[in-house]
Amino acid sequence: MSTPNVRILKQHLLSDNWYVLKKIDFQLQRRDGSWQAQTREVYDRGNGATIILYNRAKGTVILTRQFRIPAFLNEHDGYLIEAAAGLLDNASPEERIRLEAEEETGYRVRSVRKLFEAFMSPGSVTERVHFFVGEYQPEDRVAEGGGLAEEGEDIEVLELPFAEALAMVDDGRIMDGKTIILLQYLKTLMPVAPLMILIAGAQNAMQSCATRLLQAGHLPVTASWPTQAGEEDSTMDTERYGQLLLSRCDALLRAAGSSGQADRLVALAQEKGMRVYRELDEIIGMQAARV
Ligand SMILES: Nc1nc2c(ncn2[C@@H]2O[C@H](COP(=O)(O)OP(=O)(O)O[C@H]3O[C@H](CO)[C@@H](O)[C@H](O)[C@@H]3O)[C@@H](O)[C@H]2O)c(=O)[nH]1
Ligand SMILES: [Mg+2]
Repeated sequence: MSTPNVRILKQHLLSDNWYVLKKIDFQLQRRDGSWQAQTREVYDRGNGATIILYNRAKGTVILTRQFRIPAFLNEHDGYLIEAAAGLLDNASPEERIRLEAEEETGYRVRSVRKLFEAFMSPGSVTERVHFFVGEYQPEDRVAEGGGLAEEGEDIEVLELPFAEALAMVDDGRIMDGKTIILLQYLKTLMPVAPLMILIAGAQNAMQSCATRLLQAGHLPVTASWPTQAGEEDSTMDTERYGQLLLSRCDALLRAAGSSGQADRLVALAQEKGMRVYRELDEIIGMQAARV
């Protein structure tokens, strides 16, 4: 590619041990017309491709976790959560990303869609990354994934609720640029629609369900009237409290454990034609493996 306001003077090969590191002496014409000499180191590892696999019905995404020594050297434990990715090695981006997705995650996706190309570190790295999305189905998993052990890859495959992956970007558990871009893009394909879910059942079962629902992006409401230990309900009848909550919620989750109130709420919800869940896995975003 030639641009009239750049003159490449000399390219020094600094390393071609694995990929290629060069020092480039060049002149650049400034906007005022004057020419300025510059020297820059440039790392050429070829181009790459990345893909995020998602399932709209389950509200989940597939990501990987693997050790990255550069991150480790820069104040991170090194285990980065990333969308599947790989270098093209002279293959076409689509061909390469299908193979890479299967190698790393075990999913053989039927259709992939190219989004765009981006330079991820344009001041020093030549790489263009081709971004893809692909919808997966549980039955597309044809292998364990994990990468190529002989190349030193030891990749853990994660299936996460989309809402949780977004929360992980916010709190720093996901710090990889291409992955953040893809997750943001997915918001346009998979809008997070939180459900307000009333949980009724035994106290400890309600608590664990509430935590899991929150992590998946839903808003849990527990049916028990908040009282202090040993204190009697005085301001409102527990039964009435549960009924009022139910009338404001989108669905009811019958958590485990015997509870007369929970059974009565189930009957009431059914009478109203409301959705009653008996398992967390029936709820969108909940069928994912945990991190
Ligand atoms: N021996 C040796 N092996 C290397 C070296 N650098 C990379 N490799 C090996 O080369 C393989 C590259 O794996 P890919 O799956 O193709 O690439 P990646 O490392 O997962 O992803 C790359 O591309 C992504 C997308 O562009 C990038 O996001 C990511 O940072 C990375 O550069 C891995 O097995 C890796 O261990 C090296 O210096 N020495
Ligand atoms: Mg890879």
